[in-house]
Amino acid sequence: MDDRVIIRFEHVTKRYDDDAPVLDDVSFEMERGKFYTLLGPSGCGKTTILRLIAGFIEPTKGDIYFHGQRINHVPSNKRRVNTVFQDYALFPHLNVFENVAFGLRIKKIPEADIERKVKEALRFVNLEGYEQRAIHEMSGGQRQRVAIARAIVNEPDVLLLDEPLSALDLKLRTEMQYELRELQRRLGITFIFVTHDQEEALAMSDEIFVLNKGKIEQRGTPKDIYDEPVNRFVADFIGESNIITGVMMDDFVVEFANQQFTCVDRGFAKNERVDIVIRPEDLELTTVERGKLRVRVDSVLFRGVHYELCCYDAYGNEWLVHSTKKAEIGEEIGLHFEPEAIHVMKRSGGE
Ligand SMILES: Nc1ncnc2c1ncn2[C@@H]1O[C@H](COP(=O)(O)OP(=O)(O)OP(=O)(O)O)[C@@H](O)[C@H]1O
Repeated sequence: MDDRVIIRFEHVTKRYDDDAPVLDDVSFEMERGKFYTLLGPSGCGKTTILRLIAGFIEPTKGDIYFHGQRINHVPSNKRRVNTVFQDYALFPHLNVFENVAFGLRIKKIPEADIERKVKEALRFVNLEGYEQRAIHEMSGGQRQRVAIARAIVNEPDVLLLDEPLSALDLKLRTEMQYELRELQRRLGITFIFVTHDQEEALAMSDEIFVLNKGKIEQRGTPKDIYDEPVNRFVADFIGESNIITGVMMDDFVVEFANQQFTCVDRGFAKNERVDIVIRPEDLELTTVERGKLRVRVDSVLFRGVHYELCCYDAYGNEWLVHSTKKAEIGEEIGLHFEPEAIHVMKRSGGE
């Protein structure tokens, strides 16, 4: 058994009622000391995975292992796991110190150790000197840090974070993304972070699990998932993409928009229908003569670093283009792209 593995799910299914399973035969391993993100639309089962790991619920079928030990029935207070909740769940009547000390007092840890551990946890989240503050005197970002300090004071092996940044405004959210990532590196423990924000997932994670309807569609590094999505769902969920249908003519030749293009993909059946992804930033705006595709500009938005052009080809396919060059609405332009920009995927759902 690989001793880097800290959590293992084996064929885990979770049903809340008699309805369809919320998690459907899910198996995976997670390693110690890594930052994982569970990403997916609302209701796909992200929080359910966290609650299973925390021990708030038990699987309907399958097994969960922690450091190689089966923990299906181990109560949550016996697991070396702590959770930071979306609403922080701080005690408003206790000051910062007492909020962080709460769990230690319940465990009847000696007072001198409590003092030391709380101070250390607060130092980790840059809140030294805030011990006596009331919770209502703390900003959103500071409350977030108190919640994290309260979780790490127990020295867990795994920290679960359920959409912890969703209540913060954009600027603070970005700051906290850096802070959390840095904190994870310094602590060296496993973080499992839940979000439905793909940019957040790409920015923070060692590995992302993309979930859909109780299944893992794909797991991989942010770069893998962005560059090599396995299907339309993942491509659509991660970043903005142009996704259209095509036909694989041969190894390295794909047809879409009524033309054949050289690509770098192979291993598909001849005449297999496929989905194609081309990222908007991989499309280069040029003249009709020099372009590989001819399109008409339908709308143009200025996005600060680039223009976002929405264009259509003669077959009704929509092409989103990010370009530093501008074009006029109604103008006919050419789009150029390299063979590497075309990413060919199996069609999902047996269509
Ligand atoms: N206690 C419960 N009883 C019955 N159904 C539940 C319960 N908790 C969650 N569900 C259902 O299970 C499904 C998955 O829920 P879960 O909270 O895991 O999703 P999620 O991916 O975290 O979603 P969100 O991003 O909205 O938090 C949802 O359809 C939800 O309604």
